[in-house]
Amino acid sequence: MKSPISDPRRRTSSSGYRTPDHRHTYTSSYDSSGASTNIDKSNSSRNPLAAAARSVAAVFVACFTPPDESNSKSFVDSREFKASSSSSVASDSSGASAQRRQGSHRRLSSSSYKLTQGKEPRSLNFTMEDIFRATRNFSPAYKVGQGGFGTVYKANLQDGTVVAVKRAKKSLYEKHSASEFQSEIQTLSRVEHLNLVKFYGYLEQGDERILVVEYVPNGTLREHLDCNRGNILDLASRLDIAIDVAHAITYLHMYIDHPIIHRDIKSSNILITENLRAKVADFGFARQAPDTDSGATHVSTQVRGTAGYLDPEYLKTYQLTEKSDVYSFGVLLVELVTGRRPIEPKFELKERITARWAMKKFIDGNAISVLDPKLDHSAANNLALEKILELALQCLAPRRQSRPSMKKCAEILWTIRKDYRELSAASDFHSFSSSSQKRASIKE
Ligand SMILES: Nc1ncnc2c1ncn2[C@@H]1O[C@H](COP(=O)(O)OP(=O)(O)OP(=O)(O)O)[C@@H](O)[C@H]1O
Repeated sequence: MKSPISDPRRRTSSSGYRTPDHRHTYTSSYDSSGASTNIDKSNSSRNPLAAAARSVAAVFVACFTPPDESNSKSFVDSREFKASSSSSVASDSSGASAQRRQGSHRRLSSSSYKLTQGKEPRSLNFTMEDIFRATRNFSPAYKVGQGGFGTVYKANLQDGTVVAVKRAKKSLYEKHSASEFQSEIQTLSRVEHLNLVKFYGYLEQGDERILVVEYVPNGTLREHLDCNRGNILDLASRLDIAIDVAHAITYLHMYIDHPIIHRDIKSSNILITENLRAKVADFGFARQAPDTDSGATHVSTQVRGTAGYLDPEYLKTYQLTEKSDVYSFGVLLVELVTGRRPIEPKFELKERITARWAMKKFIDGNAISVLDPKLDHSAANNLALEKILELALQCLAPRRQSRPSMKKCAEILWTIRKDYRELSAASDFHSFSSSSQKRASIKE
């Protein structure tokens, strides 16, 4: 049977390749215009109604959260594609459009910007002096990461807030990243959600481009799956993380004015808190979703994202919709249950594209064989694995119309988690009572 997952390697001839460590270094032969349709919200950034609008948004988010909610960067061969086309909005009257319109009534109708809540820095605009002081002159001792964008430092602001300072590589900024930096600022300043990295401010001065965001202390999801952070991430935590990510993306797609498509959902962009909950980061590729109210169903734009996570339909047609994030989320689900990277070049050919390999096993009735070997085959794990792969299969549908919305994904995951908890509790009870019985019979 032909796998529904297409092979990202085959796409390389028509798109640019970039290694993850040199995210901004390559522009493909398609990148002729470099045209950008980044979100333009500059006029509304000081809107006095912002605080009220954001509070309403927070209520929506709270309503969306289920009642039982508690509250590494090393792709072996991960490469990014970058090709371009015109930045136009096209229209049709497909089912996808209708579906998005259904959701659009829940969107807020105010441009909303709010940057202060709780213990947060006073100012959106930082000075170079603030940044130097906070990072001790970009001391290597404060460095916590290095990505395609630049170097990331843990820093202390004067008011005691611990933040992450992301300093763009100068050479990259000059060449390719101007619009990416602007896009990240504009997106970050519009969003506020428990499962998104919080934006504190930025600095643009001379050739310095700096972002100040919430510091998330426990590494990336990829690092946890690789066990680079100590303990093995159990399936319960993986399910919580999947739900957190689903909430974050649902919020971006549905609960803000001018919905946003993230375009780079991947395990190294999911930051993990001390309580093993997830925060989605890195909005460098994010862009505004099509305006469904005016009948648009997709945005035609250059392809951006990371190999292995890229929606094949977007790659082929340059038509971007929220469903491209759903596809990437499907890849992430497979990654969560198998522990493998989306592309594993060292494995034999039929196992190299993880999602394709796992989906084939699932369709053949052998889902259990793809479970991350670090996890045990308990009844609860096995059942959750099957259910998660079933959802992943839907997310990875070749045609975007067949993929569920992110909201639907979250709802399905809630059910999977509920069943998982019940089955785990029942098994715990069973093993407790049988060991008690054994002890009792030994005494007799
Ligand atoms: N807000 C943050 N809090 C704590 N650590 C962070 C934060 N943001 C990034 N990091 C760390 O810095 C590393 C690099 O992050 P960055 O976002 O620059 O790049 P990336 O997303 O890993 O790579 P790319 O930009 O190529 O996708 C991350 O892998 C993570 O370990």
